[in-house]
Amino acid sequence: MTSSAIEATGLAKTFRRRGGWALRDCTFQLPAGRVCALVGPNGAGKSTLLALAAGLIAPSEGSVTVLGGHPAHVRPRVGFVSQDKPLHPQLTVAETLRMGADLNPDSWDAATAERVVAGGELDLGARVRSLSGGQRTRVALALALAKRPELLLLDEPMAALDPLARHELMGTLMATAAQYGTTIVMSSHVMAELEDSCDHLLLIGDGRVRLSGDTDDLLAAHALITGPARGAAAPADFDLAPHTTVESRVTGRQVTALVRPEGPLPDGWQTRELSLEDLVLAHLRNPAAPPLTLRALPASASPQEATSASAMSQETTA
Ligand SMILES: Nc1ncnc2c1ncn2[C@@H]1O[C@H](COP(=O)(O)OP(=O)(O)OP(=O)(O)O)[C@@H](O)[C@H]1O
Repeated sequence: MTSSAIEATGLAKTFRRRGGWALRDCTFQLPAGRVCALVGPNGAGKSTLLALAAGLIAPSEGSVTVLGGHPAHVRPRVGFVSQDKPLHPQLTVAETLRMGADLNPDSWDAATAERVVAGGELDLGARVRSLSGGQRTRVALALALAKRPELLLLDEPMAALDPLARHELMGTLMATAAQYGTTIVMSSHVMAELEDSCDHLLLIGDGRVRLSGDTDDLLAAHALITGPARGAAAPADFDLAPHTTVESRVTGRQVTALVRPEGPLPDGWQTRELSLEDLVLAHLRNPAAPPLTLRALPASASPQEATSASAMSQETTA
């Protein structure tokens, strides 16, 4: 297995001849074996990025390498579930699974496909066109998982599923990642869905990478602090330099700020626990906050490599 699942350099995509970038100047690296949350506002470029990684569209500028190769050449090793879940409507569920087996004769895991479908109590004889949105999602996930891909690209996979189905299929995804070392990239707008399962984050805003890195490293690079407002009228009155302020908000007599500390924090400020959701929301509310890319190491790196690289790998771009 290659050490990088996805490597993008200056990746950009426009669907129009002039301007209108869906994605621009995206440089990031996703090590193999991670479960990556892909988040960002509507229209940020998440689906475009997944389609580029799946080799369905070509970059307008820059490059993306998937599993060490060109996205179109590594498709047999990649599973992709797009937002619209394109399945053949006239086929039955059983015929759809048989087609998956025929297309992936070397890797097809029939037991997984049957288990995922059975979890939804789907009638194997039902035509795809008669299925609900959530049931179609289940069939699409069964196809993608049974292919035993090295990389799974999932575009809002849980959106149409009921809470029990979400819970069950998220468990199946995580078990697959743990058992086979599958890299998963999953876009979602539901942070609670991602918080417990993802160990890597890619936050995109306006087509650009805003945050990228392992979640533990990104959380460690930030601090949520509170201090007295001291009569200041606006958060802008607070100069927290040399720390980088992502966001500061006044509530009553208190200021709460999310900062990237550059040394000891100011006297009188208290640190509060920071969740992944806090981190993402603060960056979504403040699109002007400087981006941060923390280069993560492949899972196979030695502890010594990990220590020296984490000390050297922080790249902040204004
Ligand atoms: N086929 C297309 N033709 C023209 N513009 C497109 C096309 N696909 C996407 N875009 C544009 O590219 C931008 C990014 O869209 P994209 O679907 O990648 O965003 P997203 O982050 O997945 O959004 P959402 O969270 O709403 O699904 C948007 O401005 C969108 O209008």
